Amino acid sequence: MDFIKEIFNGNFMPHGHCLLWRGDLLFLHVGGDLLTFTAYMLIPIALVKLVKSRDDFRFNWLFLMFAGFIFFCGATHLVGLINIWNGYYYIEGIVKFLTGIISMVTAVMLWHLLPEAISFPSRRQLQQKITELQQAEKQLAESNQRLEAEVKKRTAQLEKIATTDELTGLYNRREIMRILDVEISRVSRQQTALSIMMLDLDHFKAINDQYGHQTGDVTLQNAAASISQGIRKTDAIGRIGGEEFLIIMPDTTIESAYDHADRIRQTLAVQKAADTAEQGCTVSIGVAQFLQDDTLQSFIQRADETLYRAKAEGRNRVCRSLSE
Ligand SMILES: Nc1nc2c(ncn2[C@@H]2O[C@H](COP(=O)(O)OP(=O)(O)OP(=O)(O)O)[C@@H](O)[C@H]2O)c(=O)[nH]1
Repeated sequence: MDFIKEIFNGNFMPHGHCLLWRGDLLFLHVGGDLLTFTAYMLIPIALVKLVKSRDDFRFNWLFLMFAGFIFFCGATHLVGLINIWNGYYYIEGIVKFLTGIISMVTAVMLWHLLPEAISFPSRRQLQQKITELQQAEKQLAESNQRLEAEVKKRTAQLEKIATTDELTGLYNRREIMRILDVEISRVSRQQTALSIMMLDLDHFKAINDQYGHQTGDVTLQNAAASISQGIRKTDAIGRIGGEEFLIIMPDTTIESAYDHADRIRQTLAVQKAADTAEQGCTVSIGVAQFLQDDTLQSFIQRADETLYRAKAEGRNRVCRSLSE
């Protein structure tokens, strides 16, 4: 108890006596201590607020130690202020001692931490890293774009290869049949006319036999080009067999399909007559219009039968299906 009493014994000679109670000295000491105390109380509050709002900071504990250290420094100034009038030198000593301990611990921790803190990348280094990463990201985006364009180009090439007949550049059998299937669905819904031509070169085997396979290929290509030039943009043409072609004519009745077919036949016949290299060929054509009960197979079959009738009737002619 005596010890506690002694601690709170304020009867030592107050500091005011050392200052001879002079107003100017009192003003400097009291004013300086008051200002320092106020500042030393505000700094820990700011540090605690900072630590609370930024839990991503590393070394938060160090900020808290600084806060404690500055708080105790403030406390020594407060006691020093009181001791101008009352000599609480035990309390001042205890507060100074505690300040010394926490200052020492903070200093030791700070030195311990120094190598790790120094090894942190500087703001400039971080900025440089960010710039490098941004450049790498840009390059990646550019090469991605190039890759996408290449994939699109290749996909288009593959699609073309998958749907095109290599020799003539027309649609291949699978693609022209797919188109016909689509047109049949459309015509069934819209109740419009749809006609097809089945077209076969006459005595084509003889050209192969007489002039060779290569000449036969050229004949096929020439015929394909002539037929393609004779059709409308909305029509579709494909090679469905060796020297056999299918032309799809949407919104076309059998009458106009027949006229159309005959114009193609005449063009090829005229070309053959004028041909000196023996690469021309006449053509037989079967024309059919889609009927309500038709399926893709029955439609094709009717056109095919009509074509064979044209062949049987002497070739170089157009026949129309008898079902319409
Ligand atoms: N050069 C060439 N010939 C082909 C090609 N595809 C099929 N052929 C040939 O075309 C010929 C077709 O002969 P056929 O079916 O007897 O027909 P065709 O001689 O035209 O007689 P018709 O149709 O009755 O007038 C065969 O000799 C096949 O080898 C090809 O891509 N190139």
